[in-house]
Amino acid sequence: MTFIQCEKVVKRYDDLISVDHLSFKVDKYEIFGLLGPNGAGKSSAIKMICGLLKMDQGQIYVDGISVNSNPIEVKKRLGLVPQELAIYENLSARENILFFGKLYGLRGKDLKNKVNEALQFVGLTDRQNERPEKFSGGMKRRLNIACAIVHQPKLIIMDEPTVGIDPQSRNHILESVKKLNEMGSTIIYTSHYMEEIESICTRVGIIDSGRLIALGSVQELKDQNKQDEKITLFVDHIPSEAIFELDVHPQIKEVTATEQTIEIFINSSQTYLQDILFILSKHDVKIQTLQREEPNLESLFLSLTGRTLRD
Ligand SMILES: Nc1ncnc2c1ncn2[C@@H]1O[C@H](COP(=O)(O)OP(=O)(O)OP(=O)(O)O)[C@@H](O)[C@H]1O
Repeated sequence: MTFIQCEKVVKRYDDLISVDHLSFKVDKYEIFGLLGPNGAGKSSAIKMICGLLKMDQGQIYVDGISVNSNPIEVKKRLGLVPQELAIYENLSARENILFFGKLYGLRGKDLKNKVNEALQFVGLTDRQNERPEKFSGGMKRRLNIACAIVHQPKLIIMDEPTVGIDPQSRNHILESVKKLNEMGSTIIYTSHYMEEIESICTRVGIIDSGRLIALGSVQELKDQNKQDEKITLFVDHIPSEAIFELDVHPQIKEVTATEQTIEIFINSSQTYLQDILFILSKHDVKIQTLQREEPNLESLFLSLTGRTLRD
C-alpha cells in the first residue's frame, strides 16, 4: 500500500533547480533510502514532504493527504529527525523530549509514558536529567531522534542522522531505525553513506543534481550495475603464460599484474572463479590470499554520473 507519493516535484532557488521533477512512491512499512552526494537535493525533498518548504511544482501525498492542501494533517503523522540538531542545550534531555511531546499535542499520563519510552528507546534513561551540553555528539543525535519520535508517528523522516558521530553511536542509530520500522513506522532515510543505505533500506532512490537517477531495491540496483567485479590475488610468483591465459579468457575484461599481485576485472567471478584457479594452478602459482570486491551502490553511482558519492 502506497504511503508516500511524490509526483514530479520541483524546487527552485533562483536559477538553481535543487529538486527536478522528482517522482517516487514509498509503501507502508518500508525503509526507503534517499542516497546522493552533498547538495543533491535530499534535504529539500524531505522538507517538502514534511510541508516545511513550498514546492514550485508537483504534488506530494502522505497517507493519501495532499501536503499542498493539508500540511497540518500531514505534520501530525510524521516525525522529522533534522540534519541540524534541534535540541535545547539549556534544557535537560527529559525536558527536551517533554517539550517536543507537548508540541505534538501529548498531555498528562500519555505524555509521561511516551517520554519514558522515548528515553528508553534511545538509551538515555540514565542521563535524562542532564543537559545535552555535557553529551557526546552521538548522544545528542540520539536525543534528537527521541524528540522526533516521542509521539510515535506513522512516518519517520531522518535526514543524515549519523553525520559526524562515532561508529558505536552510528550502529546504535541504525539499529534504532530497524527497530522503529519493526514497531510499525514507515521510514525515509537520507544519507550519502552507501553502506548505511545498503544495510537498512528496503528500497533506494539515488538522486543527483535534484534528479532521480536510479530506483529499486538494493539488489535490483546492484543487478542494474554493469560495473565489473574485481578479484585481487596475492601470489608467490607470476608467470607471463598464466597472465596471457587469463587475458584471453572470454569473460575476463582486464588483468593487471604487479610484483605479487594480480588484479582481475570480470563480469561474474562466481561462475569463472574455477577457471581462474585452474589457470593459476596449471602454472604452479600458489595463492596466498584472494579478495573479491562486488559492485555496490557507490560503483553504480560512479557508472551513472562519472563521480563518486563523496566528491
Ligand atoms: N535556502 C536555499 N537557498 C539557496 N539554495 C539552496 C537553499 N537550500 C538548498 N539550496 C541548494 O539546493 C541544492 C540542494 O540542497 P540540499 O540541501 O537539498 O541537498 P542535500 O542533498 O540535502 O545536501 P546535504 O547533504 O549537503 O544537505 C544545493 O545546491 C544547495 O546549495
